[in-house]
Amino acid sequence: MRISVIGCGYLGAVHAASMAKLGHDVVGVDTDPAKVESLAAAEAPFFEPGLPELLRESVGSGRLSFTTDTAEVADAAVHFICVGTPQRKDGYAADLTYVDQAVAALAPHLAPGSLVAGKSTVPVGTARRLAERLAAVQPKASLAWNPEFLREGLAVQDTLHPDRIVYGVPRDGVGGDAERAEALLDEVYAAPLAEGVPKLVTDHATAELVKVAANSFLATKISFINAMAELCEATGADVTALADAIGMDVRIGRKFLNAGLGFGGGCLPKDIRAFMARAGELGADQALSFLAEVDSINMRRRVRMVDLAREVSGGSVVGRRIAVLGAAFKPDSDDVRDSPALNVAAQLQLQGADVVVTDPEANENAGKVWPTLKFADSADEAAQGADVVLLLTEWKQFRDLDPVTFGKRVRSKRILDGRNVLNPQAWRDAGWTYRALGRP
Ligand SMILES: NC(=O)C1=CN([C@@H]2O[C@H](COP(=O)(O)OP(=O)(O)OC[C@H]3O[C@@H](n4cnc5c(N)ncnc54)[C@H](O)[C@@H]3O)[C@@H](O)[C@H]2O)C=CC1
Ligand SMILES: O=C(O)[C@H]1O[C@H](OP(=O)(O)OP(=O)(O)OC[C@H]2O[C@@H](n3ccc(=O)[nH]c3=O)[C@H](O)[C@@H]2O)[C@H](O)[C@@H](O)[C@@H]1O
Repeated sequence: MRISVIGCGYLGAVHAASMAKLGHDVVGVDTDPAKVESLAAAEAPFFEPGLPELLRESVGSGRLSFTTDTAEVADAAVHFICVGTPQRKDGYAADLTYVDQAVAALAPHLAPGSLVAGKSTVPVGTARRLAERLAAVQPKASLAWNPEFLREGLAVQDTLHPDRIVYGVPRDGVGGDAERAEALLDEVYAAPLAEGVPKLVTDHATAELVKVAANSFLATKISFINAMAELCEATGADVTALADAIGMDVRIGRKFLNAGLGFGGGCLPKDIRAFMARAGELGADQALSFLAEVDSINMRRRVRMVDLAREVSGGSVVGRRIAVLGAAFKPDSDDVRDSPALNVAAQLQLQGADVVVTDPEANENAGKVWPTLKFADSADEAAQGADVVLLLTEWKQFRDLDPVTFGKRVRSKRILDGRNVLNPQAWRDAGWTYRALGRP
C-alpha cells in the first residue's frame, strides 16, 4: 500500500520508517529541507533507538523515501498527518498552524477514495473542522483520527507493537466514508492487528479525547506520587517504598509512580495545558481544573530541586561548581523540549552557580536552548572539581556510577538524586551526602 507521512519529527520519522518495515511503500514529507536530506540519506536526524536500522533497511530497499514536495504524494492511498502541535506562545492552547498548513497543502493533491489520517495530538473538534475543509476541495476523500501513543526512547517498539490502535472515523456524515476509512486503516495495520493488538473504532471526537485523556491520566499519576513525595519530605517517610506498596495493588499498578523531578517533554506538559484551554472554550473548564494542580505540583518539583541544591551548598550556589547529569527530558532520548533537567540547570546558572551539564545524547540540543551552559562529554568530566552533583535524567550510565571511583572526581561528595534511582546506602557508605526528592 502506498502511504504518505506528513511531518517527519519524533513521531513522523518513526511512523514512516515503521510503516515501511510493515511492508508498505512510504513517502515522508517535511517542510524542513535539512531533515528531509538527512532522512533521505538514511540518517536519523535525532536520537531514537532502533530508528537508524529501520531507515537503513527501508531507504536502502527503496520502500521509503522523503521529500519536501507534497505534490509527490498524490498517489498515496493513506496520508498520515504527524506535524507538531506545540503550545501557543500566547497561552495554553495548542498551536494548530502546522496542522492547518499541512492539510491545506495536501488537499489539492488528494485522490478520490484516499484517506487522511490524523496522528498529531489535537484539541477535540479539530478533525471535524478539517473534514469540513477537505470536503470543500476533495469530497471523495475521507478523514479519520488515529491517535498515537508511542513513547520516545521506545518509539519503534511502540509503533510496531502498540498496546491498542484507535480509529476515529466519520460518524455524522462529515469526513467521508467511515467503512472505507476503517478498511484502509485495517490494511495499514494488518500486521499488528494479526498479532492480536486490540482495535477500537469510534467517532472523531472520542478518538481525539482518548489521546489527551491518556496523557492527562499519566501526568496525573506522576503528579500524584510527587504530591506524596512532598508529604514524605514533610514527615521523613520514603516515597519509593510508598510507591512500591501502593503499586502492588493491581488496581493502582507500579508504572508511572516514579517520584522525582516530574514530567517534561514535548507532550505531557503541553497536552494537559491544551486540554484545559479546550475545556474552557467548551464551557467545561471546571471538569479539568484538577489538571492545573497536576501542572503546578509538577513545576514545584523543579523549584524544590533548586532549593535542595542551594541548601546542600550552604545557603547559596553563587560560585559553586555544580555537575548536572542529564539534559534530555527522559533517558534514551535527545529531546530537551520542556526538560526538567535543563530547566534546573538553567535556574542554577541564573542563580550564580558554575554549572557543567552532561548528557549522552542531548548536549547539542541543550546547547541550542541554553548556549551559556557548559557541557562535558561524560559524567567523570562534568564532575571534575564539583561541589555538588545532581542526577536529573536517569540514563543507565548515570544509574550505574560507582560511588567510590566517582567520588575521586569531585571536590565535595554531595549528590542529589532527582530521579530516585541510586542506592542511598551505597553512596552514603562511600562517604557521600546523599539527598533525594521524597526520601529521608
Ligand atoms: N514525540 C512523541 O513522542 C509523540 C508526539 N505526538 C504528537 O505528534 C505530533 C508531532 O510531534 P513530534 O513529532 O514530537 O514533533 P516534531 O516537532 O518533532 O515534528 C514535527 C515535524 O513536522 C514538520 N512540519 C511542520 N509543518 C509542516 C508542514 N506543513 N508539512 C510538513 N511537515 C511539517 C516539522 O518540520 C517537524 O519536522 C504532536 O502533535 C505531538 O503531540 C504523539 C505521540 C507521541
Ligand atoms: O503524547 C506523547 O507524545 C507521548 O507522551 C508520553 O511519552 P513520552 O513523553 O515520550 O515519555 P514518558 O515515558 O511518558 O515520560 C514523560 C515524562 O514523565 C516523566 N516520568 C515518567 C514516569 C514516571 O513514573 N515518573 C516521571 O517523572 C519522565 O521522566 C518524562 O519526563 C506518553 O507516555 C506516550 O504514551 C505519549 O504518546
